[in-house]
Amino acid sequence: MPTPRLHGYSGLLRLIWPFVLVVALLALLSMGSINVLSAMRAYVAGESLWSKGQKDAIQALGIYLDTRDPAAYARYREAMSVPEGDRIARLTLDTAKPDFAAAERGLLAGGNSPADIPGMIWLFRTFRNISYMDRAISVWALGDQHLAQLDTVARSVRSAAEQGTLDAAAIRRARSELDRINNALTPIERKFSNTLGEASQAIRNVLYYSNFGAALVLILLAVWRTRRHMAERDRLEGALQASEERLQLAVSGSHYGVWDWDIPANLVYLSPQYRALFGFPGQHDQLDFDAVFARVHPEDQATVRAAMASHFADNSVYETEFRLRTADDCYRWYHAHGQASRDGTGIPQRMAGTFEDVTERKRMEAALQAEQERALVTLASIGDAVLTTDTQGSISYMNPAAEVLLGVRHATGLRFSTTCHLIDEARNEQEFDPVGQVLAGESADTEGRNLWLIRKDGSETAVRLVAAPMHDEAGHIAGAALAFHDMTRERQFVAHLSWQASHDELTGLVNRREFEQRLGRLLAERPQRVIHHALLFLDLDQFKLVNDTSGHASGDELLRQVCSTLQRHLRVDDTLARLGGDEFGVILQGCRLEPATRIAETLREAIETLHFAWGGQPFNISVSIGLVALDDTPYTLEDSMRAADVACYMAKEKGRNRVQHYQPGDAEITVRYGEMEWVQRIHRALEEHRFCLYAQDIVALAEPDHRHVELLLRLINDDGSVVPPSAFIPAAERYNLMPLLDRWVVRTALASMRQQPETLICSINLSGASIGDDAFLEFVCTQLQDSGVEASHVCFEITETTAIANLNRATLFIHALKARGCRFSLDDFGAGMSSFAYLKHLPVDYLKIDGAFVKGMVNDASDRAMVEAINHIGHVMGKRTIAEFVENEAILTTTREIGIDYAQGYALCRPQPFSLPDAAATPLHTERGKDAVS
Ligand SMILES: Nc1nc2c(ncn2[C@@H]2O[C@H](COP(=O)(O)OP(=O)(O)OP(=O)(O)O)[C@@H](O)[C@H]2O)c(=O)[nH]1
Repeated sequence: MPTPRLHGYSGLLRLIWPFVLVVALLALLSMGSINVLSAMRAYVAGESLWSKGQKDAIQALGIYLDTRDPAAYARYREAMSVPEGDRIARLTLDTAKPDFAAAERGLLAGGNSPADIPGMIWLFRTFRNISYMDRAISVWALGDQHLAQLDTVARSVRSAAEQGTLDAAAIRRARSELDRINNALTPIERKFSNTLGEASQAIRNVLYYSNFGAALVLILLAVWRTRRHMAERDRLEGALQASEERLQLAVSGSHYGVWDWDIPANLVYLSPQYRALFGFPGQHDQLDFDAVFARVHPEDQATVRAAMASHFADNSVYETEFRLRTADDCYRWYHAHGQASRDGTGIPQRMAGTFEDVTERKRMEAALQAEQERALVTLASIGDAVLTTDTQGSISYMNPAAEVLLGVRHATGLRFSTTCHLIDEARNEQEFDPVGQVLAGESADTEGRNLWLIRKDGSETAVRLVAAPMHDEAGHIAGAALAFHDMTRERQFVAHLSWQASHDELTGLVNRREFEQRLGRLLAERPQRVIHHALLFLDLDQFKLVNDTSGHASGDELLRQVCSTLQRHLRVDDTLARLGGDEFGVILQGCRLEPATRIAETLREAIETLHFAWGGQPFNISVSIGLVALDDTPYTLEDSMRAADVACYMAKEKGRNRVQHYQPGDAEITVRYGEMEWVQRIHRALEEHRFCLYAQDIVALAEPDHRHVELLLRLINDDGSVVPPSAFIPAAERYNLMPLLDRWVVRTALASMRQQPETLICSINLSGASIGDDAFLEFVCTQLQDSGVEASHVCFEITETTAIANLNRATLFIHALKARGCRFSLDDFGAGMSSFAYLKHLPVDYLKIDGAFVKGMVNDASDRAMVEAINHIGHVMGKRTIAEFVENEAILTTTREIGIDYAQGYALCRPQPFSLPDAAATPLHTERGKDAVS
């Protein structure tokens, strides 16, 4: 990589530059020294030549003195040219602006080697004024005057010779002069030479010390640099090691693994813990890349390759997730990052990065996704509309129900407020903005709020809205969630309920409750204004017949037809209601008695002429109507209704299909009125548990130990007084309450018998209505079984007239219960016209002789004869006889005389309480079966 290389050169340069500098300086010094020494040597050589020239010149001049040989003089001149050249050169170089060519020529003339001349000039110029050089040149300059004297001697000798004036004295003087000059020059030469020697020595010393110093500097520098370098290396190695340790710690302490792929070699490094996880041996060896890649899940290999290819192609971020097979052969998820490095041509050479074990995160993501899918599927499948918005109030999600409810599709991104309007029912129809409210942080509508949703097309729907904020991880509001419940059905249901509360479902007429409310309102108006109204109570005649013959559906249809027939003949202001079953009520508002009677008659006729047929079978339909004029008589609501009911009952009694006007003074009506009052009292007494049983002994005249009682029903008044059955039984019979009372009696009697300490036979009276009822027979059997009372201790009493009136059913009833062990007693026997004729059909155990005969038999022979006959025939037929109403001793005596088996009456025993009021009875309302009289 270029950057690190540059970094390496500069580092190297930084490292060695002091050495280079010192060596360069040393080299320069050496070069300088060599040059100086070389120049010095040249000067030494020059000095030698100079000395030789001077000596040769003196010698040649001496010869010339001897020989006057011009050749010797020429040799003199030649010898003198050497010191002369040197002198010229020195003088030239000593000027401020020397003529180097002249100096060079001079030095050449001085016999110096041309190669040395530049060095000699440089030395002269450089060191001219420096100690040794200065001294040497000064010494050299001293020779000039001697040489000049020599030349003067030579010239004068030459001239004298040429003129022939050179005599011996002149020669002697010349020789003496030459000796003097020679003697004067010799020390100068020595001194010059010594000075140069000293200079060489000095330079050598300088070189020696400078080289030594440089070597020392180099060594110190090397030591210093090396120490610094080593310290730096130690520091870097320490830092690297610390960094590596940190990395290793970080890597081993995290889920991260490190990978480093040498692409050309196809080898990969994996951090140790992952090597172990994948089951690769060793700690630091590089692994075959393909062997590692083979551990990538086959389904993920293409993804990984594609991510690498993309990274190699455009250097995009390499980041991918894949599964890797671990040593224990299970796959774990990893998230990998990486970066490739390339060569100069851009070809990836190496790729390194990290990978992180994200299995847990993936598992959580999968769980979250599953959860989200579940939530989405749930949201998609629920009927309520759910939508969410972002913080700007734009819709981010809607379930299908929301799309349907709001009437918009693909509304994601739209502002919620543009999709519909919400009107608050409770707040004066104000527009309501749940999203704004939630986003503003106002309290959420978690309870729900009733609103009208108005769609863009103007249609509206009643909804209940729950709005709540959604929060992000930091707890800030991240949006709003709205859940709408379409209230249409609820509203319809509520409307229907409220309609149902006041209407009859079958006919659509108002029901009894609503009818009574309307009637109550009319009656309440009376003190202020006397307006005449009329109340009609209609009860279809023999309606049961239609039900029984053609089924309930036919009865229903008839009721509907009756309803529409009646409605046709009534005014809008009038109220027609179905009061229950086949009973209807009419309020004729502002209608006096006469027109009311006419209208009632019209209604009766309309029903009479109603041609109702079911399944091809025609029915004669008629109605009985009770009419009450609501004038100034101060009737209460209850009075009015009861009066109409009673009048209707009278109409029935008088042969049905008629209108009966209620007149308060009418005796017959007064009786009925009383009976109807009893109906209420009986119901109340049952509800308030105010019935109880008394027991009167039926004494076995021949077997005093045998105990037999008759259970008698009593009603306890509010004031605690006891009411005998004669007071309420007629009403109960007339209004079909007997089955209800009989059930109470049977249940209470059996419960009380179970609690009796002694064994006794109990006679229980049953009404004709109960005997004719299959359900009652079933009830008795269940009660017998549940009570655990011995059936042979139970004796049912039915009156002879009841039995005969419904002989077949009575016979079946008696047989069924006798088969279970019960006994039967035929009450009031003898009262019927043909009692004996029926007796053989009735498998009873006891004959209870009608009390009227018993009471009269003491004084009336026919009564006695009747009693005797019954007793006799009873015995003949294997039945036991009972005399009731044995009120005194005379009757008792006669009873004994006749041979009657049992006697019952005040002479023997008065009725005694047998059960506490309703002590053992289950609350009756749970037992009110279909026989309950409403
Ligand atoms: N189909 C049908 N029958 C009903 C409905 N409600 C009550 N009933 C029957 O209506 C009959 C009412 O009979 P009653 O009024 O007691 O007797 P009836 O046969 O009309 O005889 P009278 O009233 O004495 O002339 C009973 O059999 C009830 O079961 C109803 O909604 N639909």
